[in-house]
Amino acid sequence: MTVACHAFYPEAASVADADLSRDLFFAAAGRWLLAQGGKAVPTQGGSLGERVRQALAATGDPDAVVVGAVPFDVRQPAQLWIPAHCQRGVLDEPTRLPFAAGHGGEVATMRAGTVRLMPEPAMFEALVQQALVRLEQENLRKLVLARMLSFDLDAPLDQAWLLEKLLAQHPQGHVFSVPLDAASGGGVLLGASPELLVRRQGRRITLNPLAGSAARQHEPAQDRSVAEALLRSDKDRREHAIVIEDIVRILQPYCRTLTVPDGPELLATDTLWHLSSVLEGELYDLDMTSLDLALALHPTPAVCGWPTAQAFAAIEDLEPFSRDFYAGFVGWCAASGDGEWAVTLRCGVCHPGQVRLYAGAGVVPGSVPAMERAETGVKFQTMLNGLGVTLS
Ligand SMILES: C=C(O[C@H]1C=CC=C(C(=O)O)[C@@H]1O)C(=O)O
Repeated sequence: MTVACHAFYPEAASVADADLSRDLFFAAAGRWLLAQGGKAVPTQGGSLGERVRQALAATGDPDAVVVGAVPFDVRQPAQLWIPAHCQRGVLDEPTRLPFAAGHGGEVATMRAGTVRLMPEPAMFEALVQQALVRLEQENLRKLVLARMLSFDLDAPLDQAWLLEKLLAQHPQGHVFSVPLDAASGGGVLLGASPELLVRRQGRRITLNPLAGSAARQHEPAQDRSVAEALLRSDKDRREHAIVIEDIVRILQPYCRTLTVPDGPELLATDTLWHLSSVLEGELYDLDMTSLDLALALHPTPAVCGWPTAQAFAAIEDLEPFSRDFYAGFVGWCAASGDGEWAVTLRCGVCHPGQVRLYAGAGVVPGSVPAMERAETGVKFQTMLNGLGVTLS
């Protein structure tokens, strides 16, 4: 069977037709993409990059696109497919919401007594302490540790409604909804990530790595002073510099030019300030697709640590759960090689009556366990705010 994917589908009815249990939605930089139907990229036979290349070539369609999500551990199966139809559009101000259909109006609430944290807060702090010891003993410069929060809902979650809220709350973010097949545990991966792993437009590439965080404050003067303290913080600047150094080392062989800012700037989400750097480059080779670049860069020290292999092994030892798609990457890549991938952060996997959220924090010498725990708590808030759920 050949699948035709059209980069733009003007005759399509509306995004209101979207079935988020089956379709992928991805919005970034003021534009959205809805991918419907299609065929999965085989999960076996050659590297992921090769399998995607072959699957795109087999369509014979120069406008074909691959969409989906790649897990943190790339040895696990990715959820990538070549959609039969793609619609694209611009997020309109002030509504910005592409889903024309109203939701049922029923908002699910959390069922009392069902909140599970893995690990529990005290245990997470103990793990950060262990990470600090490993940094010293194993000559690691950074290790990112995460935790998971799950809870039951008293009614099925309206995913379109949640997506609309995430879009409204994160106009600068990468908002996504990716259905996961049974082999990946089912459910829908939903989130609003502030971090661009890589965007490719022709030879031009753009990255926006983030590392170093501080919680936003309600009072504006206090909020500003927290942001300024973050910008000056030695611990956070070190945490950020490790990410930039490694990304530059990986990109240099592929880039004719690469512009790296002298130091980080501030980026604000609804709940956090981050240290942020925008890197721009020009590729030597147009054969290097956005997916090839994402695979070469992943996992950056923003989600794993450094040196990468040791940090990855330490995460496997210390974290009491599998990250699955959290801290992987999500987005799309066209047959031309252009595309955009966001780091899968501030996200969760939603099942009809159950939600699982993930959040992590970078540990470097000087990190304080209680502060790293608090930081992950604030990172959960992106999805909790979207869901309208308050944890007591
Ligand atoms: C690992 C996460 O955030 C990364 C991105 C921004 C700031 C981070 C930090 O300050 O630790 C993390 O590197 C997460 O949100 O789960």
